Amino acid sequence: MSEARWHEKLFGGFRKTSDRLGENLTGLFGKAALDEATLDEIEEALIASDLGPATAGRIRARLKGEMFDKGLDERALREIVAQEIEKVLAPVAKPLEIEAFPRPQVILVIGVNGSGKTTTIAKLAHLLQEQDYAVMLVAGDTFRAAAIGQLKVWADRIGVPIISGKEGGDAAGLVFEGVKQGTEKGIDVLIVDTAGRLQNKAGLMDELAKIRRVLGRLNPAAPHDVLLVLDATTGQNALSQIEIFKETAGVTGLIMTKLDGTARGGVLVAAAERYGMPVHAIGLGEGVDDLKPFDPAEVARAIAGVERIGK
Ligand SMILES: Nc1nc2c(ncn2[C@@H]2O[C@H](COP(=O)(O)OP(=O)(O)OP(=O)(O)O)[C@@H](O)[C@H]2O)c(=O)[nH]1
Repeated sequence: MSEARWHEKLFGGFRKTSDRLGENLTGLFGKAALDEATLDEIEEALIASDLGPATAGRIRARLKGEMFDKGLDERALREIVAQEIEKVLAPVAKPLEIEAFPRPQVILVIGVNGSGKTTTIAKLAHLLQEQDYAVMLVAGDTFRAAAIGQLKVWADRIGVPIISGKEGGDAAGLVFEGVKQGTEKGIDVLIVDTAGRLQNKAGLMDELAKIRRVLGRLNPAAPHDVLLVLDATTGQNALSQIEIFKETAGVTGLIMTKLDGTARGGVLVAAAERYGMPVHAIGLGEGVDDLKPFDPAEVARAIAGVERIGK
């Protein structure tokens, strides 16, 4: 996908989020002067837009410093919102680094049912292929035949090899086979689907512990990454998933999906503010091209509803 098309999709995707921010602020514009009561209302509106209390507080402080006693200008307010969001997003916007030696780099992917985990694995594999990395998948979510089948269809579609077994099979065994074959075939990145389910915390921990044990025998540095896939449309619920998976699964980074057409896009900011965990990529749709690392300035402007100046 061209950069211009991605930009267009990004602004389209975040439109509901920026509209919601506007709706939450409606009624505040056009007031004679920016006073303490209005500042309180703005802060509340920003929190209601999922931006997180610290970011909302900083925006309030800037408005107070720069606009107090003056009329509230929507454009200027959105500019300040964009600038403050960018400050929160910039430190977490980190493309995935493929640097493991020896190869392959092993990436475990976890996420609750329906978060977009399978689609995200396919999109990530495609993104890495575009960067000339040799990718292989492991269908380690062996709890459901449908999950195995779905990943195989994707592997076929994007043309990557996949290691898969039967429903109820041993995921750790598949991962072992994946690393073995990956090493023999000169694979750079092994992406492992896992049965990352909140519904079964103890089961998940056991499963991941077993995978880690097996991997550790082959390469003590593996897994190199544990990525949590989050569905942005779940809003604050996505935040509690970070909390739980951080403890149980040793998450090293996030991928936020379904940012196309949700009003809850602000949750990306709340997640960055609260956890400071790397966000490797964002998903803007169901197509194979719809996942990319993100530009914090561009996303900040999309959330704030300010078109990028000069581009
Ligand atoms: N709009 C949109 N839909 C997405 C995105 N990513 C995934 N989906 C859709 O979300 C649904 C669930 O995605 P899956 O990849 O099957 O999710 P999963 O977490 O593997 O879920 P299970 O297969 O139920 O375990 C599918 O209909 C996907 O097409 C995205 O970025 N945007």
